Amino acid sequence: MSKDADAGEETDDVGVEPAVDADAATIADAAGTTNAASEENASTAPETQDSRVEREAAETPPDVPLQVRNLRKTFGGIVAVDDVSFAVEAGTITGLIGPNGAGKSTTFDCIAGALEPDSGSVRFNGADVTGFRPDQIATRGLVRTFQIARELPEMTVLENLMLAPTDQVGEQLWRSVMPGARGSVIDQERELRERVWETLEFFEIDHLARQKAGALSGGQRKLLEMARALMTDPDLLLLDEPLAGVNPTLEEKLLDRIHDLRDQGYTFLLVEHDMDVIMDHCEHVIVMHQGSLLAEGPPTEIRSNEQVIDAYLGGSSE
Ligand SMILES: Nc1ncnc2c1ncn2[C@@H]1O[C@H](COP(=O)(O)OP(=O)(O)OP(=O)(O)O)[C@@H](O)[C@H]1O
Repeated sequence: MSKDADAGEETDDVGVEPAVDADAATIADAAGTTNAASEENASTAPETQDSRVEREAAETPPDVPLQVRNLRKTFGGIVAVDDVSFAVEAGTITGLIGPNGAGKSTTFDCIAGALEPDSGSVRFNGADVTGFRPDQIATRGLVRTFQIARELPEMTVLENLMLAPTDQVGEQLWRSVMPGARGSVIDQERELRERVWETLEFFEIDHLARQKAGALSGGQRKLLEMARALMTDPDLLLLDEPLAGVNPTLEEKLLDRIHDLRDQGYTFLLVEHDMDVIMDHCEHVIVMHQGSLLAEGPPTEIRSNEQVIDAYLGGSSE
């Protein structure tokens, strides 16, 4: 299940190799400050598709899979997301927080393809995926948990996992299940089954394999949702309030699994209202307020940031 062996190979499908000379690129640069230079180039000479791909690859540090640049989304007169730029570093748990109505869900929707931004861009593993459909984005390895088809309540937990990759199959999984399309259908099914059991055991829900998904508790359903997401072999998971309605025992289990997966090379961006969870479990925190990016940094900095304290305590709900 480890992602380490895959690191750096995920750009194949877009024909983009990670930039080699990206040491100097900071996360902030990745999120936007290189934009001005590239726009300047673009305005002085017409850009071919090849040069655009080359430029985008050069702007994409290999350790920064997700880059959101100057994102804007309005609903009529409401500016839900206003010129937001940030980047998510590979192998991290990054938190996206903000008071109610700050624009977190809209940002998630724009990243995952549920909404098309008015302007700005979303780049994933070196490719511009702005405006792509959710399934196209998921196939590239960026999956939002609730965007995985909800569990099928009349089917067993095992069946739910067997079906997950056929909904939104990840290339890596097909490569492992169908290496060069060799082997019989029986072999392929056996390999898929093995992977399903491995995933069930990892989330410690193997004892529930024969139970109908509809009979699971809220917390067990969250574990199943994560397990289904993992079956699509993502690189980056967007988790929208993964702990909402989860009891403390399962909450601990879910957080442990997220840490295990992070250690294996998976990347997480999560929206979570529980500040203790964000501060204790995220390496990097992005704060939105009234549609804009208010602050970002390590939890210790965010915790003592006056603007952040004001945003939470001064007037805004929550
Ligand atoms: N479909 C929509 N139509 C109109 N306005 C919307 C729509 N979706 C979001 N908004 C508005 O956009 C703003 C940002 O909403 P969003 O749901 O993104 O915030 P949020 O930070 O996720 O909030 P919460 O923490 O309460 O879920 C809010 O003012 C909201 O009312």
